[in-house]
Amino acid sequence: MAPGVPIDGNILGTGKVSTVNTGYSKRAYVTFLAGNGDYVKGVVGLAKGLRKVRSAYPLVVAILPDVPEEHREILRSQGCIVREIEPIYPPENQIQFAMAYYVINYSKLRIWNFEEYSKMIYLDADIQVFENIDHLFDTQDGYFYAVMDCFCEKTWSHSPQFSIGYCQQCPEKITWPAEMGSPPPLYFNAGMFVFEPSRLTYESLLGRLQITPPTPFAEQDFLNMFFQKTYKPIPLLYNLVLAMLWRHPENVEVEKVKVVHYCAAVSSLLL
Ligand SMILES: O=c1ccn([C@@H]2O[C@H](COP(=O)(O)OP(=O)(O)O[C@H]3O[C@H](CO)[C@H](O)[C@H](O)[C@H]3O)[C@@H](O)[C@H]2O)c(=O)[nH]1
Ligand SMILES: O[C@H]1[C@H](O)[C@@H](O)[C@H](O)[C@@H](O)[C@H]1O
Repeated sequence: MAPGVPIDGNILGTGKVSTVNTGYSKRAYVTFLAGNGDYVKGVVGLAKGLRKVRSAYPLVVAILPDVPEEHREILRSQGCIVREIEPIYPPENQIQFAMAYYVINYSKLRIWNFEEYSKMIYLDADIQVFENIDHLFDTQDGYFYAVMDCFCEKTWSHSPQFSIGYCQQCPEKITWPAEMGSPPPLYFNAGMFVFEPSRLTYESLLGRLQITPPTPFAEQDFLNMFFQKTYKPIPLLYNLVLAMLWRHPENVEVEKVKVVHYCAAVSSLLL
C-alpha cells in the first residue's frame, strides 16, 4: 500500500456503511462511451459486474452522438440509463497525446452537468468491479476521490518523472532531486473517481479548459490540475491499474482488490 493512503473505513467521513436502499436514487455510477467499436462490450461487462456485486445504484452511460442505435439498445437492455452528450474539444494546439484517441476523453467533463445526481462514481469502460463499492458514495462531500497513478509505463515517457525513474508509488526508491524544484503534486488515474455533479463546477471546468492547452494525458491531466487541492487519494484496491502488478507488486494486496482497470496495452486487446 502506498504511504499516506487511508484504508477502507477511514475514507468514509461518516464511518457509515452504505445501506442497500433504493431511496438513494440521487446516486449513480457513470461511464463514458464513444464510437462504434468494442468499448460497448466493456460497458456491458461493467453493467453485469455491478449487478453481480449487487450494487444498489444504476449505471448511467454518457454517450457521444457517434454511438450507434444498436449499441444504445444493448445498453438499455442491460438496464443502463443512456444519456447522450455533446463532445468537448480542448483548445487547438499542436500536442501529441499519449494515445491519439485521448482527445475524445475531454467529453467526460459533461458528467459534471448530471445534476439530477448528488454523487456519482465514474468508471472507465475498461474497468471491472469484483466487489461492491457502494460504500464510496458515503465519502465526505467536497472532495475528489481517486487512486494514485503509476508513472512507470512507456505512456509516461514524455514526463520528467519517467525520465528520472521517479514514481509516486515508491517515492523513497528514487527521490525527487532538489534541483528539479518541489516534487509534483499527487497525481490520480482518471479511470475511476468519486465526485459530485454541480452546474457551478461544470461551468468552471469548461471555462478553465478554454484557457488550458491540451497535454499528453488529456482530461486526466486537466482534472488533476483542476482538483489538485480537493484530491483525496483512496487505496489502490478501488482502481488497480494493471501495471501496478509488475511495477509495484509490493504495494498490491491482490486478494483485497475490488476494482481492476485493464488499461494500457491490455485495453488495446478490446479493440
Ligand atoms: O474509442 C473509444 C475510446 C475510449 N472510450 C472510453 O474512454 C475511456 C478511456 O479510454 P481508455 O480506457 O482507452 O483509456 P486508458 O485507461 O488508457 O486511459 C487513462 O487516461 C485517459 C486519458 O484521456 C483517461 O483519463 C482514462 O480515463 C484513463 O484511465 C474508455 O474506457 C471508454 O470508456 C470509448 O468509449 N471509445
Ligand atoms: O494514467 C495512465 C493511463 O491510464 C495509461 O493509459 C496507462 O498506460 C498508464 O499506465 C497510466 O499511468
